[in-house]
Amino acid sequence: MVCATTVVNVTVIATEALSKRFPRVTALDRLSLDIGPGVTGLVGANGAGKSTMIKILLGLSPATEGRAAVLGFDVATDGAAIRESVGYMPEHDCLPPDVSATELVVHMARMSGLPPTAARERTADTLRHVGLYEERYRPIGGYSTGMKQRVKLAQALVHDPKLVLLDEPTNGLDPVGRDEMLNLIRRVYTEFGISVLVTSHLLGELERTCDHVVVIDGGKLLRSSSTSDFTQNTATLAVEVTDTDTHPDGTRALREALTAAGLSLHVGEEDGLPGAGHILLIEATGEETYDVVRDTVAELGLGLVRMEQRRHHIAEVFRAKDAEREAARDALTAGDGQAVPAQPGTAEFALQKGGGSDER
Ligand SMILES: Nc1ncnc2c1ncn2[C@@H]1O[C@H](COP(=O)(O)OP(=O)(O)OP(=O)(O)O)[C@@H](O)[C@H]1O
Repeated sequence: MVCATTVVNVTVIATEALSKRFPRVTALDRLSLDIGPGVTGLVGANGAGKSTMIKILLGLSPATEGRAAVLGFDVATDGAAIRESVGYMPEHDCLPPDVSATELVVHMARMSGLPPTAARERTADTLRHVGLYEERYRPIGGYSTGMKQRVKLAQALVHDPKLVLLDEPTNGLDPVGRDEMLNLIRRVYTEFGISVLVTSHLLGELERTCDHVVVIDGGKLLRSSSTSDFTQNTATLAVEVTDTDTHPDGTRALREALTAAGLSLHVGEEDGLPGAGHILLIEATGEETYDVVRDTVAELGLGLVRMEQRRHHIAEVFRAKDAEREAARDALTAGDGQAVPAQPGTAEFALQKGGGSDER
């Protein structure tokens, strides 16, 4: 395999007003996207349309309207060519329990057209890459969820595709397993130059793994941009201090002193950072804000645990959308005073159900 980390400005996936309508639901609604090489996250609540999108991109399910191309191939006419150059890791558990990882992955390599010797060699390499080399001759039925996810990843990679589509690869994994899988996914691109489209309903994990993030909600595009654009710096300083004998509530003492010094601030309960509630969020008006904070902390004799420029989180895209919905609902219910509950499949519903709780 070739190491290729240089980003070349070519389109890997392009969609134009792509729609998929089922009798009772519109799964994708006029989605237009342009995705280049690298690791791209497709994030959305359950039912947002992620799996539907993947099936269309593989040429397995026809779009109702619009167009899509993968690696320059039209999904409507070149499905076979797409599947030769693309690997696919399905979301559901689809592994036969009675065969070993080696047997399954060799079989998939042969199905992809590799001759027997190359299929065996590539299988050994790929299973080593995903960390399953020692267990490769054991029946899959005895594997843990994490090992099964790795087998699914290995069979998607074995024919050395140019792109892999990974549908919820961290499903069912504990936090350690999730971190390992996300590192593996990152290495698929950085070490082997294989672009990745990875779906998830967990915002935080995509923020850490992807170069580019596409957010969809109810089949509609909310936003598509580089991860750094999502998480750009804000004009807010996050400050955390220790308590002391003189100031048993150091955060409160600092808040009072900074307010008296004329700074604008609030406690960061909503921030989601470790220790939130002990973090002061301060409007930074310039370099002098840092000096005022540093001097005030020193005068009070508190220990400075952190002082950092706060970054946006991808979840804020959802919150902004939910605020819009809230406003629309308020307008609708102004007459009868009845609140309308969040609807399944919306960002608001996902976050209420803990869809954003894994954000770090
Ligand atoms: N074959 C189908 N027939 C009817 N409706 C479907 C079909 N496949 C998907 N849907 C509906 O389309 C919407 C999008 O489903 P999809 O599976 O693409 O969502 P998703 O974002 O992948 O969510 P999940 O992570 O829960 O799978 C859902 O409302 C789903 O019920």
